[in-house]
Amino acid sequence: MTIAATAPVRKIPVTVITGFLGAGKTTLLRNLLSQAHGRRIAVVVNEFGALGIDGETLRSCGIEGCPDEDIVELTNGCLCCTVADDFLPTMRTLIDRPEPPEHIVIETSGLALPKPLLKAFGWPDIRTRMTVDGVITLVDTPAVAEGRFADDPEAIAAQQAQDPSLDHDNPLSEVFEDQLLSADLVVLNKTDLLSEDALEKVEAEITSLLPRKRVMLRAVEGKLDPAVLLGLDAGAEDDLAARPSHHDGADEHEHDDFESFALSVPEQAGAEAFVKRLSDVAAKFDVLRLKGFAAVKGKSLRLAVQGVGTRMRHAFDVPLAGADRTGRIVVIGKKGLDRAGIEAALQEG
Ligand SMILES: Nc1nc2c(ncn2[C@@H]2O[C@H](COP(=O)(O)OP(=O)(O)OP(=O)(O)O)[C@@H](O)[C@H]2O)c(=O)[nH]1
Repeated sequence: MTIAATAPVRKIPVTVITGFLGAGKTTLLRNLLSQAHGRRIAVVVNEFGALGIDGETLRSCGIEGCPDEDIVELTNGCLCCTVADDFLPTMRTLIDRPEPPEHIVIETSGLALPKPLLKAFGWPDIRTRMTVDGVITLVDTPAVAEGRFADDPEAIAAQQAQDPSLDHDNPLSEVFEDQLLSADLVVLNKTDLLSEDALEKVEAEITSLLPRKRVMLRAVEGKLDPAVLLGLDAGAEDDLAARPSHHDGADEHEHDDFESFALSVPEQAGAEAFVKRLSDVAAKFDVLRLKGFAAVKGKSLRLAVQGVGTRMRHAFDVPLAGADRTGRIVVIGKKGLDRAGIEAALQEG
């Protein structure tokens, strides 16, 4: 009797793109998809805040060979907290398709901790069919240079006197570091905004935070060759011990250091004035991230706006859907945002 040899099933490689709010994950993904050249890449996008701006940005990119059904949005909380409820069923649906994707790319929310997500790839029915090809951590290089993720040693000492289990005073630094600690590849993005000197300082700072030597690349608008980003072959699900997390040992974690809400904004008289007002709001209310769109008088295209800290970008992108000229803006910040104050500041047309 002969026993037929069964060919090993090829595991679908999965790339995880992580990085703090506004580091440039969606921008990198758009670039990657535009260079897919017929390769079937499915994208899973997760956002903090329920408006789904990132999925929309990717869908409206008009990239040929990138059908809408290949972009799956998970807006129901942070991936790392909803792994069993949302994430695993989504992944199973993707790989059970008659023509499964050749590669899956997951864009995590800017506040997600990668480790719980990586652990999910150890689930029995998932680990036989998928492997984590690599974790790419995007760094908002100017934000690091500005010290946005830095701890204040005095504040930590004061906090630890109250609660010795604390090791950070800045919730941003904890998320930022966890994302770095999981990386196979670190991309220093937005290098157009920094001098060579400043860049070298950030590189040294990131190197000192990494638990082991990692490839670090510089990028503008996340523009990197897909051959560099895909095919890292890291098998990260088998390598979790080398990816420490501030939450190792804890059964649960929460994102209650941060909050998000969406606001309606009336039609605007002019684009520049609106964007200036958004930037002023970000400065005054210490907003981490603003994104959405507004209608502007006399324009049939909507004004898409993106803010990271006080740095804003805007563009008229796609026609407004229907006759409704109300805009929507997502606001993300540390817990305790003055929602009423922000809402009032954005009610002018
Ligand atoms: N100057 C500059 N801006 C960039 C670069 N890459 C991205 N941006 C801008 O940074 C802003 C945020 O970029 P996104 O790609 O939306 O960032 P993200 O990480 O997906 O954001 P979240 O999903 O909200 O965490 C946008 O306005 C981008 O146009 C870059 O290399 N240089």
